[in-house]
Amino acid sequence: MIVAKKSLLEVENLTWIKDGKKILDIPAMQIDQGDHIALIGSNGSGKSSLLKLLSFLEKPTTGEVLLRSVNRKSSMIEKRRKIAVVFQEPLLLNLSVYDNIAYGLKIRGRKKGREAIVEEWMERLKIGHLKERYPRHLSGGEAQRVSIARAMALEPELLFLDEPFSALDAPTKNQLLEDISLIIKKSNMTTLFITHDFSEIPFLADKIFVLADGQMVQKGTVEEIFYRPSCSAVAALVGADNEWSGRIEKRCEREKQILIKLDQGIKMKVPFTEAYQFFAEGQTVTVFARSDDLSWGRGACNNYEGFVSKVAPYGWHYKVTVNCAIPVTVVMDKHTFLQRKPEIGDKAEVHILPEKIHMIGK
Ligand SMILES: Nc1ncnc2c1ncn2[C@@H]1O[C@H](COP(=O)(O)OP(=O)(O)OP(=O)(O)O)[C@@H](O)[C@H]1O
Repeated sequence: MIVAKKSLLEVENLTWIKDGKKILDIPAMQIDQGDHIALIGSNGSGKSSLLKLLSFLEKPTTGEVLLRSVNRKSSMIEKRRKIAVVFQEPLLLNLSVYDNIAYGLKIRGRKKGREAIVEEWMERLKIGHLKERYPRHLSGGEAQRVSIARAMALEPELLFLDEPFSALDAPTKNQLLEDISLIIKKSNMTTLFITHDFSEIPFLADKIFVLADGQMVQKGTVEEIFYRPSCSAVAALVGADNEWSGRIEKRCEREKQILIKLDQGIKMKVPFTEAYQFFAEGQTVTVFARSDDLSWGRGACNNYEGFVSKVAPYGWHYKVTVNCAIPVTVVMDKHTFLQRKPEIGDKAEVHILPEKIHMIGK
């Protein structure tokens, strides 16, 4: 039985205009009880602005943000009390760790059990030993733990986190991610967090919202966003960096295969899945493939020969572009790279597994 989730927050026809520029334009959006959402988008796409509007720190120019637990006419302050926000830089008061965590509860008039709540959250965030310390004597990671404990102690209906880990070193960040992930899963807290580091997403989210130029361009599971992007903006953001255009030459239901002819005359085979049942022969399409899903050498089909036109480091790996009438970019792990040592001008062959190709209608 599918149980409908309870909606906590809804957006209706929201726009936010600043200095004559439309920063946000979101006709509809919904956050349900128990959702764990990652909000992603390129720099300046409007993520932090949206967070300010969703947490009632800013008012929309038109439209509304509706919190289901309060009256539509309630004051901004009343609405804000249902929400807690953690920012990139921990905003701590010049008080002890204990008092920083207790402060929000005091402001919200929570007297009963306050001490126990503060102790509980210090323990959960593993900062009990820092109880008497002042913020100036905390490391960045410790300060962010205090800031998260303070937000969580409020037991908000919604917890928003705006790039909370971006200033932390890798081991500190990973430990904090593991700890918060466990807390969130146990508590069934509803969360939305902004990140540019996609490796954080599996810890904290099972759903992704993508913003581009102030518009919500795609919402979906991690699998959908990363492997079935809805447009070029999402594809480029999530690493589906091979993009070609073409048209469907043949649709063969019996062989469960679609044959695409790219604009440059190159052919490509794609499995005929349910997602493509309404695609017709002759239809123009955009085809995407992640460079980390392509392979060097020859495969069973979709083999392309050409000359290496670009070699660039890519984290611990390398990105190699082979010009095969279409540019094809492949991520090579260091081991393969050192074995093959591709150089500009070298002859090369790459292949794409048909099931790794994603296409959208134009
Ligand atoms: N108060 C404001 N007045 C005018 N323009 C603003 C204001 N706040 C944000 N903007 C503009 O809105 C756009 C979106 O900014 P925002 O900070 O929301 O993007 P972002 O997606 O969070 O970016 P980043 O990933 O770089 O943090 C930017 O062009 C920014 O200059």
